[in-house]
Amino acid sequence: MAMPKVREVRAYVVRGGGADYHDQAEQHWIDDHVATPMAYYPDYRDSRQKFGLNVLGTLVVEVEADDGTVGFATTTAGEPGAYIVEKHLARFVEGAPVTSIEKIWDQMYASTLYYGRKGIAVNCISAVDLAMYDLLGKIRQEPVYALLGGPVRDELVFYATGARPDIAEKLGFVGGKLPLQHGPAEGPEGLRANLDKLASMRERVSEDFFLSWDCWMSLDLDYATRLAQRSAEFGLRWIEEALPPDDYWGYAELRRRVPTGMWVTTGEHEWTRFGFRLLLEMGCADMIQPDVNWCGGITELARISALADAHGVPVIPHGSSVYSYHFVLTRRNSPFSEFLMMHPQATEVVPMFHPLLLDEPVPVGGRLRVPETPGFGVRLNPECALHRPYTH
Ligand SMILES: C[C@H](O)[C@H](O)[C@@H](O)[C@@H](O)C(=O)O
Ligand SMILES: [Mg+2]
Repeated sequence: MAMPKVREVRAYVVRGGGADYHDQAEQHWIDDHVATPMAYYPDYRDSRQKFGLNVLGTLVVEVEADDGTVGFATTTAGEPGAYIVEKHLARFVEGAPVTSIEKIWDQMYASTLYYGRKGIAVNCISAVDLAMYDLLGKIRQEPVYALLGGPVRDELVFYATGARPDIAEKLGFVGGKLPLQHGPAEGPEGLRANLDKLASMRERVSEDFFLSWDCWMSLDLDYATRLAQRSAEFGLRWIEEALPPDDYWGYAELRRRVPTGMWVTTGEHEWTRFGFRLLLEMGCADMIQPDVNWCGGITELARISALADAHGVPVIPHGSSVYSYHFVLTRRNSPFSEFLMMHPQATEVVPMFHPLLLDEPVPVGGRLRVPETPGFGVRLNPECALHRPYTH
């Protein structure tokens, strides 16, 4: 039986949460004085939205087959992303068999090399790739994890990222990752405040519950070294994204400097197997954190994961809800997952891409059995008004 072909690709934008999960209303922990590379400038210290962290917004890509089945996925790319999908990428998808995922990926990547390779272009490639997997799963009536070789474990185990690791432990998570709030520009007082926060959380959680820092690219090598060394007394499990993503040399040196047993991790702002090859071969990370909605989709994450496995480096994808759950379920070198606490005070478990997706599963007791629903098993919320800014 000939497989259906893709009839149409459509790109929509939507504001307020969703894949661009930093696009939140006021009074959210995720935008409460988090340290960033822009914190060098005092005007941009108290809010990441002030410097534009949510400027792109959410992109939703739909791929409709000629039998009427519709697959979709989402990423952070907004209107510029909609333009790239409609005006450039759609030509490689429309008319192709729904099974032609590798060839579509290769043409999308090769055709955008002159302006892509990383960033928003590969975010768009990721959304198309994920939408194709959602479509193929729906046509074959299989969950995406079944298309990837099937489960290696019964359920996923999660750590929580958010301002309240003490509450995350009570909710059953195995560890907590704190957003670092003060960078080098805030001097010794900022470093003291960081360490006081860690000490206070250490007091409130049990010894077996790990704590990590998420530094979101905000530090320099000297500060990261001192923060790691001073955090060791509180059993810090890993220091994440301490440096700007292009400072491969700094990451390799930081790994040589941190106390033995503490992980240096990075990767959520890295793209494709080539970027991760550099991270791995330069010895930048003890664990890598690609975001499947950004790094190149499932097709590329599978390549990145195999490369990391050969280096003995675990792959814990950056929080990306169902899009990474279906992958992590099938890979032995992805022993646990991230769950981003998107409740404004990080005190309750709410769906990560709220309100965009219906049927989005969430960890219960820090664990999740991925539903067997076809594709990624989620639906677009009809109450989220989608706008299609471009056509082709
Ligand atoms: C909490 C961090 O500052 C980011 O907002 C977070 O999205 C990302 O870095 C993560 O690892 O979850
Ligand atoms: Mg991070």
